[in-house]
Parts: sequence; C-alpha cells; structure tokens
Amino acid sequence: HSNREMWFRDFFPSNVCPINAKANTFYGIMFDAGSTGTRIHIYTFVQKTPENLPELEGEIFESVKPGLSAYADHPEKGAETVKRLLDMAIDAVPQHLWKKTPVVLKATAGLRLLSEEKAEALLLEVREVFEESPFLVPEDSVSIMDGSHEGILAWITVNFLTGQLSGQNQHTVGTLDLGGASTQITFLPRFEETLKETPGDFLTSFEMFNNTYKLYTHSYLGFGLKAARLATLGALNMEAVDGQMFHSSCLPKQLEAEWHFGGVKYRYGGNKEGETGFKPCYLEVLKVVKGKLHQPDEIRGSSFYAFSYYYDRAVDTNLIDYEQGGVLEVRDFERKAKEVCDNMERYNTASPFLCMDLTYITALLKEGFGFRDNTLLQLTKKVNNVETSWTLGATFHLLQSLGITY
Ligand SMILES: O=c1[nH]cnc2c1ncn2[C@@H]1O[C@H](COP(=O)(O)OP(=O)(O)O)[C@@H](O)[C@H]1O
Ligand SMILES: [Ca+2]
Repeated sequence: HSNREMWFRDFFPSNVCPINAKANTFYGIMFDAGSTGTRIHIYTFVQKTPENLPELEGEIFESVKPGLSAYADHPEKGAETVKRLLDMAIDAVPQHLWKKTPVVLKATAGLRLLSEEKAEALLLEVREVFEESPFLVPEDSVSIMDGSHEGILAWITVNFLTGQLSGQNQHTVGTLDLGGASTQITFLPRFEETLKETPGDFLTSFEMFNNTYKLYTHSYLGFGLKAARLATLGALNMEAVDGQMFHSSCLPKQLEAEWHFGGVKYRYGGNKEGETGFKPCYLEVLKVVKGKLHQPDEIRGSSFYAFSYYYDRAVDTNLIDYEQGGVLEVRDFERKAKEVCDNMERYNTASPFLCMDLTYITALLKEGFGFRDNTLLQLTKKVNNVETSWTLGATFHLLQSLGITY
C-alpha cells in the first residue's frame, strides 16, 4: 500500500473508503459439478489489511439440473450448461478484473462413477469453454475432486462462516454432507484416542489461513442419497438394467415408475404383494449401511453441522423451515421416517422416495456413523447469506495457491 492509500483511509470509515472499494476487491469463480446439478458460485472478497484474512463480501449463486454426468454421451451439451452459467460471471465481475479472476470447476461423485473415458471427455469440453472465456484459467482448472478434499473444504467453509477459524478460541464443528452419489463426514479430532484408532487414510493434514488442521474426513462413494436408493433397490452398479423392475418395501404398494440417474433409466415400484412400511424398509436399508462405515467413538457425544440432502429432506417434512434451518436430534429423522413410511398413501403427493430417503438418513446416522438418538444436528443452508458448500473453502485454497491471498 502506498502512503497515499493510507492517507485516504484516515478520512473514510473503512466500509465506504473509495480505495477499499476498488483496489482491494477481488473475485473468484468456483463451479460445483455435483451428481444432481451444476452450480456456479461467484465470490467477492475485500482484503482490508494485508495482515488479516480477506473478508467475504458476497456471493452470487446459480444452478442448473441435471448434472454433468447426465451428459455422459453428449459432452459438448454438458459443457454448454457450464457456458451458460459462466456468462453470468461476465456480468457480475467488472471487466477490468476478468483477467485476474480465476475460474475453476471441480466435479464430485457423479463423475467419479462414470468411466474414465466419459468423464475425461466431459472435462475436456468444459476446459475449452474456460479457455474461450476472458477469465484467468489456472493449471488444472477442471478436474474431479478428491473425496477427502470435498469434506475438508466444506469443513473450512462452515467453520470460516461461523467464525471459528480466526482468533484464539477455536471451537470448530464437524460437518456432514449428503450428496446424490457420495456422503462426507469431517471433524477435528480432540482426543489422542481417536487418532490412534482411525485408519490412516481417514486423516488428512490441511493448511489454511496460516494454521495446520489434522482432520478426520472420509467420502463414501455410493452412499449419497440417490446412490443409496439404487443400492436399496438392488440396482447399483448393475451393468444392464433394461426393462428390469426393482421393488422395495420403502415405496408405495401400487407404485410403478421410471427414474433417470447418471444417464441410466431404472424401472422401480412397490411390493404389491409383500410388506411395506418402516420396519421392513429399515431392514432393507440396513443391508446397505450396516458394517460399511467407520465409526469414530468421539462423534457420539458431539454435535454436527449437516446440509445438502439432510437439509432438503428435513424441509420437505416440515422438520425445519426452509429459510431458517434449525436444530434436530437424530431421533427426529427416525420419528418422521416412521410417520411417512407407515402412512405412505397420505404422503403420495411428495416424492415416492420420501419414506426410503428418511429411513436411509436414519440408518446412515445411527448404524452407519454410530450417532446416538440424541446427537444434535445443526441444519443450515446458508450462514450470513452464503451457501454452506465446499466451494468457498475451495476458493480460499485456490486464491492462496495463486498468491492472490495467503
Ligand atoms: O450450494 C449449495 N449449498 C448447499 N447445498 C447444495 C448446494 N448445491 C447443491 N446442494 C445440495 O447438494 C445435494 C445434491 O448433491 P450433489 O448433486 O452435489 O451430489 P454429489 O455431492 O454426490 O456429487 C442436494 O441436497 C442439493 O440441495
Ligand atoms: Ca455435493
């Protein structure tokens, strides 16, 4: 900073200082290519003083459905959806900053589940869209993200937004993300015991804002809500599903329908003759989760932030308000699952999968991760008007690696 800039600062409150408004504002564009949709996050930051963390000024967010993986056989059409979102950034970012504004896309479980050939073709087309844009395209700007990074970056986002990463007293919170195709759990272990009993590949050291965090994190591929539906139906990872009908006690008895996921068409329906309801459904779902996940003792007594499909299904069943979010206990999901599954006819306006989804969430929390009935879950979509998504953590990481911030 030149002396002239500092001279200005003495005369203006920092938020209206004309120097602050111009010289220290910068942008970052992060795409989340999720299994069910593609989203753009355009972040604005202000670096008020060189020694402090950059402040997040705001976020512009837009999304499209379906996700890139639905274009597995038409990669150029998939890239088209990215281009349309990127056009928003042309309007949002001032022209003189285009060349300094990095654009990155990270794909998650949807692309992890595709063949390498199909995934690569999609990424290649997106790369071309980026190269043709006026923005800064860093090396490796389009990639499939490592599952462990997905959890860590979401943890960074939530703990940054709740103010836990600055200052002395850091009481970080763990995070639970339930996507369409994979699910993540991340927390900062407090006990030596946890570190000892955890498999090595569940622990990752991560540097951010001049601190090193040794986090417990894992991404379970195939355990996202939609993948779990297929697993429950017995249709996950099937080579050919043409014409075959998949049944479940978690679905309305008379139901017969079709469902598209990851570019594949599935036929599914209820148990016309057999049982339906919470009990048989829970047993069915249990087969999908039981004994498949690592259960760290430490988490049983602590509370977690939960978002994505945990949030969506809690909203769908009026457990929380869409705008406000709320605090739930694990048993609230179970209570709701029983209510929905044992009265499936009454709930026939909502998704036919509502019973299965709630039952899966219950089983995943209790039998999968080993949470107690009274474990508290803080359900949040936004903190201070910013989406609780791994994309903010990823943008910090990106800006840091480019030397735009540190
Ligand atoms: O920006 C966001 N903030 C919070 N939740 C989001 C955001 N974007 C998508 N989601 C949620 O993510 C879930 C879908 O998961 P996604 O499509 O990301 O699958 P994946 O993570 O398995 O690839 C939905 O519950 C959707 O509401
Ligand atoms: Ca996701």
